[in-house]
Parts: sequence; structure tokens; C-alpha cells
Amino acid sequence: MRGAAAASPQPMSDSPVSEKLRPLPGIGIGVGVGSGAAMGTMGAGRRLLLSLSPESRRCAAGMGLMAASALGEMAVPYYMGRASDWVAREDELAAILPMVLLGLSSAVTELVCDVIFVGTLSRTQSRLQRRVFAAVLRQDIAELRADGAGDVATRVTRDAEDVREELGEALSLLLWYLARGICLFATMAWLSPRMALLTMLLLPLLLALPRAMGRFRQGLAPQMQKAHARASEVAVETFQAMATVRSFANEDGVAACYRQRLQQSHSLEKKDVAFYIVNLWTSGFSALALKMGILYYGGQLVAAGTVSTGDLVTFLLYQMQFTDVIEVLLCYYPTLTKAVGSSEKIFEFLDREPKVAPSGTMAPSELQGHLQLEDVWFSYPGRQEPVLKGVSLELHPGEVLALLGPPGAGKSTLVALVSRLHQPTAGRLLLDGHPLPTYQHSYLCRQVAVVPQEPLLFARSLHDNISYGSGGCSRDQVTAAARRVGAHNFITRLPQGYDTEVGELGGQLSGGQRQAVAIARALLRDPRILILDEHTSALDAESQQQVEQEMLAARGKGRAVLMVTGRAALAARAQRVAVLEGGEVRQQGPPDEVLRPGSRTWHLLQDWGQKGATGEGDRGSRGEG
Ligand SMILES: Nc1ncnc2c1ncn2[C@@H]1O[C@H](COP(=O)(O)OP(=O)(O)OP(=O)(O)O)[C@@H](O)[C@H]1O
Repeated sequence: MRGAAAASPQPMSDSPVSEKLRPLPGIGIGVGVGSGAAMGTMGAGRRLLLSLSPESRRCAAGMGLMAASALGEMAVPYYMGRASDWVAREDELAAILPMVLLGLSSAVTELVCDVIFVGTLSRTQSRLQRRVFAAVLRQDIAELRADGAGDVATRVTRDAEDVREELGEALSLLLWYLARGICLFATMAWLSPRMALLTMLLLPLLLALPRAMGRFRQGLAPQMQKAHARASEVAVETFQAMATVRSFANEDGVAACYRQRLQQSHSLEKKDVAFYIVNLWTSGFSALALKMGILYYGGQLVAAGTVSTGDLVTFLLYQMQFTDVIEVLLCYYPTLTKAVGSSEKIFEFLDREPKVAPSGTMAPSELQGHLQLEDVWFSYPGRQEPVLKGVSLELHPGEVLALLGPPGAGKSTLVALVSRLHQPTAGRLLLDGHPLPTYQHSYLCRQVAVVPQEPLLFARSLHDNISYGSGGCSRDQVTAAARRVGAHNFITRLPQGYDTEVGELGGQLSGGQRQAVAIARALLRDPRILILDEHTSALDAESQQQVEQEMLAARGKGRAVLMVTGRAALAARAQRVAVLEGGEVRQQGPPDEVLRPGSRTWHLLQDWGQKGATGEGDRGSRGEG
């Protein structure tokens, strides 16, 4: 532990204790966000200690070894004093053996302590990271989007690492020096209770200032976390939308934005460093004042004959070590409180109530695939205006229903509710007459497959992307799914075929290829209900045709298809059309009726700018037969 902390020492005084210490404060390490006020030192500190509880045995062992190590160090001066006597008596063995044994045991104890503490903190960090990651998975998608990817990623990775770094730096040192301080003080009290009492009386004066500094730095830590997260947000967003940034020649703009956010973060860090330095110097001066006070009082006691000169010298030697220990404790106390500050945002995140209703238990072997939306209302968090206003809709088993609407009508929001990404504000969603939340989560995902408007792929092979979430599928099954959507041809033309890596977010594929892979991924599950959100927007002609055939063939197998589209021409191919506008269902019925010239929807289409979209040619290929 001392060794770990002494990895980057910045000696500030020539005392033996100081040589082991003082890495600079956390320049550039604070990240994340926080309202420190929300939890407070005690709450976060207690929870931080509780997070170490699974390691309680190791911690106890480490602390026991620390105490032994401190006692060992205390004994060294004693034996050094005796050594000269033993050498004078030519008893070299008695002089050397205790020193060798003490030196060896001290080194071994220190090593074991280091191993215990480093391992304990590392395990605690990964445990915290796992918990935050699990908490993220339980959160409402809209809220996570509102938080921003940078902020959420910071919670999972950097905050927990900061806590570990700060704890690793401060906690082990503090504990070690605390043990050492107690031993030293006991010896001082044994030598001169009066001078020890004076030392104790002066201590609170020394502690007050660093405590105030500690509070300030603790409050600063969440602000630094927030500032850093805001900078990360720009970086993450820019890297994700690099092509857009380039095509708008906005490289300088995003660089300036990033620079500005980094500046905010740096100005907070500068404040933190300034307070660290002030704290360092004030604690140094306070310790010096304590030494002077004791020297003066000790001189008076010697003059009065209460204490011998020898005892005063011995006491002063121990007291110097003691003040060094206090200096270290004062110096690292703010770092410890900063770790507590960094942990506040993590705990705040862990405390968030999961908004997605818990999974039910229903998993019937037979499912009709009858989906009903009953008077469904929905508003996004922080938005007053509802996006869906009393939507009632039915998708019958084996039916191909088109949900037609202009941009912003609420189509994707409706799909997100069916996927249970959000909960309706009011109303019910039923599957075969049972509310969606009563079904087992994994069962529901198998039975209701959704291909979103902008499907995301993972940085894995094509095989792994198509079989994602379906368990260990064979290559034949994956190939068959790809063939059904016309993706097999382009995949086999790639150098590594199905083993080709698609890059981050599937960035090494075209938009149409990504869409085809996403549809294959959905079909592989053989769902009872297939929901396609603007699925043909990027598909090539061959894939479009195959996907349409697939949808029509699905009817024979009793699979229901909900086809979400903004194009009347595509909606005309469904069996039934439901028209959504302004979050309300305006009209429902067969395409011939809904899209006929002069109908209510026909007039709406004129407003949306889709004149002639329902021409004969379009309707001729309608999938009714
Ligand atoms: N995460 C969100 N937070 C707040 N408002 C949102 C969010 N997502 C969508 N909205 C709003 O909800 C409304 C409906 O959006 P939605 O994406 O459901 O429409 P859509 O019919 O699918 O549009 P498009 O055809 O363009 O995809 C829009 O006004 C949009 O601004």
C-alpha cells in the first residue's frame, strides 16, 4: 500500500515520512456528474465502505498486517538504540538478528498488504462497474438518451475507476499512517502524559482547515465529473457522426466546441489543484506550529525539573514522527473525501428506479399473435404534449397491417411501446388478451421481433449479428435467414463471407445491407409478430422484392406483420391500413377504401405531399392474395 501510493511521489519536505508520499492531486481524473448535495458525505461514504463489505475478511487481514507493520517500525529505533550496547559486549548476533528479522518481516508484511489492497480495490471497482452497467440496462431508453451516451459511459467506466484510484491513493495510506500514529501516540503518552495531552489539545486546530478543504474538494469532484462528461459527450457524438461532420465541413466547429468544454473542465481542475496546494502548505505550517509549541512547553517542563532532558529529546523524536504522520493524514483526507464525492454520482445512478416494468412469467407454448392497443397514451419524459393520444389498434394473427403516417406522427413511438422500450402513460397493450408485462421478457422478444427504422449492428461477424440473441444457431440456419431477405448474395461476395466483421455499429456495410441483416436477424427467431419500421427505405430492389414475398408468405404460417411506413405506395400492398397522424388513428380499413381518391386519407396524403402515391400501379401488387 505505501509502495503503491508512493509510485509518483512529490516530496515536499525532508522528513522520512514525506518521502514516501504525495502524488499530485487528481489532475484530469474527475469525470461524471453530480449533485453532491443529493446524498452528502455520510451517505456516500457509508455506501462506499459498504461496497467493500464483500471483501471484509481481506480488509481485516490487511488492517491486521498494517498494525503489525506499524509496530515493527516502532520497534526499529528501540533495537537500534540497544545495538550499540550489544556490539560493545561483542554479542553481534543479538545486535543483528532482531534487526534482520524486523526488516524482513516488515518487507513481507508490506508486500502482502499491497497485494491485498490492490486486489480488494480492483475487485470493488469491477463490482461497482458491473452494478452500474446492470442499472443502465434497467433504465428507460428515453431517459438514457436524455442523459447522453457520454454521461452514461462515464458512469460505467471512468467514475468507478476514479473512485478506485482515489481510494487506492488515499485509503491504504491513511489506514497505515493511522495505525502508525496510534502506536506513536501511545509511546508519547508513556514518555510524558502532559506533553502528549498538549499535542492532543493542539490537534483539532490542525484538523479544522483540511476538513474545510476536504469538503470543498468533495463538492468540486461532481462538478469536475459533469464537466468531463460534457466534453466526452462532444467527442462521442463527433466520432459517431464523423461523416456528417465532414460533409458539413464542421471540423473546426466541433473542435472549438470540444475545446470550450475542455476549458470548463480544466478551470475546475485548476481550482482543485489550487486548493490541494493550499491544503498542503497549511497542513505543513500547522504541523510546524505544533512542533514549536511542544518544544516550548517541553523546555518549560525541563526547566521545572518535571521531565528529564533525555526524555524530552526522545519525546521530541517521536513527536516529530507523529506530526509527520498527522501531516500525511491531513494531506490525504481531502483525497479520500474527493473519492467519496466521485462515488456520489455512481450511487445516485444506482438508486434510480428502473422504469421498465419487471418481466412477467407467462410463456405459453401456443401463441396466436393477436396484438391489441387499447386507448394508448404516451408522452416522452420532460415533454408535456402527448405523442400518442388514445390509440386503439388491432393486429390479427396472420394479418399484414400497414401503419401509415407522416414524419413525426408517432409511428416509431408506437413500435417502441410494443417492444416495451417505454411504458404507456395510459391504456393497455395486449397480446392474445393478456397485458404485455405479464409475459416473460425473453419469450416476448422471441415472439415479437422488431426491425427498427435505423437498425444497429454490433462490431462482430455477419454470422454473429444475424444470430444475435437467438442462441447458438448453425451456419445453415443463418444462411437460410439471409437468403430469405436477399442478403446471402452480398454476404458471399465479401472476402470472409459470413465471418466478415461489420465494424462498429455495422459501419462497414451499406444502409441497405444493414437493414437486410437486421431483417434476417428478426426472421431467424421465427416470431409470431414481425414489426418492420420503414424496412424498405434503404433496401435494394432484389432485397425489397424478397422481403415482400417473405411477408406475404408469413400469412400462410399465421405470422402477423405490422409494416410501419410513411409511403402510401407501400401501405397499399398490405391487407389493411391504419392511418396515424398527430398521435391519433384517423382511419382504418382495406387499402382500396382508405387510399381511394377522395377519401379522408387521400386528402391527408395531399397535405403530406404524396399526390398520386396510390396509383393503380402501386395497388396492383398489393399483397392480398
Ligand atoms: N426520445 C424522444 N424524446 C422526446 N421526444 C421524442 C423522442 N422521440 C421522438 N420524439 C417526438 O415524438 C414525436 C413522434 O416521433 P416518432 O419518431 O414516433 O414519429 P414517426 O412517426 O416515427 O416519424 P418518422 O416517420 O419520421 O420516423 C415527434 O414529435 C418527436 O419529436
